[in-house]
Amino acid sequence: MSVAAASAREAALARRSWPKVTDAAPGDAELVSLLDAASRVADHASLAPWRVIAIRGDARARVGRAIADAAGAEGDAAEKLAAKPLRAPLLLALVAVVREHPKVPAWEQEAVAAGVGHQLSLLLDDAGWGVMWRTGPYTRHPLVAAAHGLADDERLLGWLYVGGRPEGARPERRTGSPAAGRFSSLG
Ligand SMILES: Cc1cc2nc3c(=O)[nH]c(=O)nc-3n(C[C@H](O)[C@H](O)[C@H](O)COP(=O)(O)O)c2cc1C
Repeated sequence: MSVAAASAREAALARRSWPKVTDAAPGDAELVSLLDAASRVADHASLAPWRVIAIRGDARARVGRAIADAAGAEGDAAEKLAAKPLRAPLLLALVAVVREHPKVPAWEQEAVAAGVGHQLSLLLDDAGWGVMWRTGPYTRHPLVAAAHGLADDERLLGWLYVGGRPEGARPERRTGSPAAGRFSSLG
């Protein structure tokens, strides 16, 4: 086993989601650098069928308003939904860019985009940031797509909520070995 493979395993085993984060956030240059690494996932026909949109500051409130409108919420319920993107200083919208292709169906392109999302989440965690991938029943609503400026062939896969790790708060880690019950061999 190479040194690199061992460190990838350790990073994967150590990763966990951080539901609560501080106001610290990575800058665009760090994000692009991590994305360069994340984008090395397997990619049928090298379509790079994805993009990522950084959402900071007031842009988070615009997305929150679109979420509340998409849900058709009013009053307190609308305020609660609209505040969801404010839980982290940075949201990374993960977008699958799905094009017609003779050999690569839509599901394969979404699988590549999701792979980039998981790799990016792992790399951010490994770099010391707090990350949590979130979605909601409104994730694919046209109003939410419009708030992100998505084209017709673009599909939102949710958001990586990213921020600093609060002092002394260490989220629970999943225990046990789910793999043991999900692995088999064709006889
Ligand atoms: C596509 C996707 C969407 C998710 N959406 C949510 C969500 O909306 N709310 C939530 O609490 N967890 C959501 N999760 C799960 C969390 O990101 C996280 O994996 C889970 O809380 C378990 O924590 P762990 O990653 O530390 O094991 C989602 C995960 C994925 C991959």
